[in-house]
Amino acid sequence: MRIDVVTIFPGYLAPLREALLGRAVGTGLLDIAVHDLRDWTHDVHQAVDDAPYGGGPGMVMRPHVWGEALDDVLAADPRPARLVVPTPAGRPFTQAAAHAYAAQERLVFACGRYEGIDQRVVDHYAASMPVDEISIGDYVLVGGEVAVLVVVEAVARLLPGVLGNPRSAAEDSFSDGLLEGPAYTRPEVWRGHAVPEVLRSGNHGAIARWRRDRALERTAERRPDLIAALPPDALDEADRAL
Ligand SMILES: Nc1cc(-c2ccc3ccn(Cc4ccc(CN5CCCCC5)cc4)c3c2)n[nH]1
Repeated sequence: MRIDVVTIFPGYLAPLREALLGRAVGTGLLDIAVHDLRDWTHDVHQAVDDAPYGGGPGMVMRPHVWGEALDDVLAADPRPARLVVPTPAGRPFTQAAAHAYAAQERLVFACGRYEGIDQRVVDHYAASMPVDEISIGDYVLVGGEVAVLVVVEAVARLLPGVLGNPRSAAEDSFSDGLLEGPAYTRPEVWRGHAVPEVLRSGNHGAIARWRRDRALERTAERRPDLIAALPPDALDEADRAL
């Protein structure tokens, strides 16, 4: 998969070169290119923003610099791409979206700053390619870069060969619609807190049941919306008895 990121703060994307993702880039599983939007400005001030039409707070990123940058970035590789534009007003990014993105040959991320990017940029490219405006949560960041780090990590870990343990992604939270329950490792007792007995019993049926129960309890407590969204046949009798 090829990933391009266009931003006025390329340094913000440095973590993509670290650890898990750094290895994926090094082994050729992932090809990441970060571009400085200001490379496509022509004025001495390298201006990328201007006051919003209709008034309102802050500044908006001008369309012409974005158009020149995205035209060049898109033309640099023949693979079909999906343009992803983080914004507080975007569609929520979910694990399902991460799986969909992991199937893409190429993702191009446009990182806005200020109060966002002139809407005509999204509208222009949406006429010739898939464009997603996405939110990573109901809080307001200062720009799109952190959202790109989140999305790239969530997508890259789903790519075969990127994670050391492929089972981990398959058994993710949300993979069965529930939050995962508590996890434990050695020592057996830590500061007076013992590991739940069942996990050391070797009784795999009882362990599976216990884990399911803890996941259901935690999900009901922290994310009742996920319980409500479960398909009717998702909960068996033992679940309902909980
Ligand atoms: N999930 C999530 C993604 C982002 C995100 C992503 C990309 C950018 C680019 C710029 N910002 C900052 C920002 C600040 C405030 C607003 C709202 N403002 C209200 C008044 C009228 C104009 C718009 C919009 C953008 C971004 C923020 N935050 N949270």
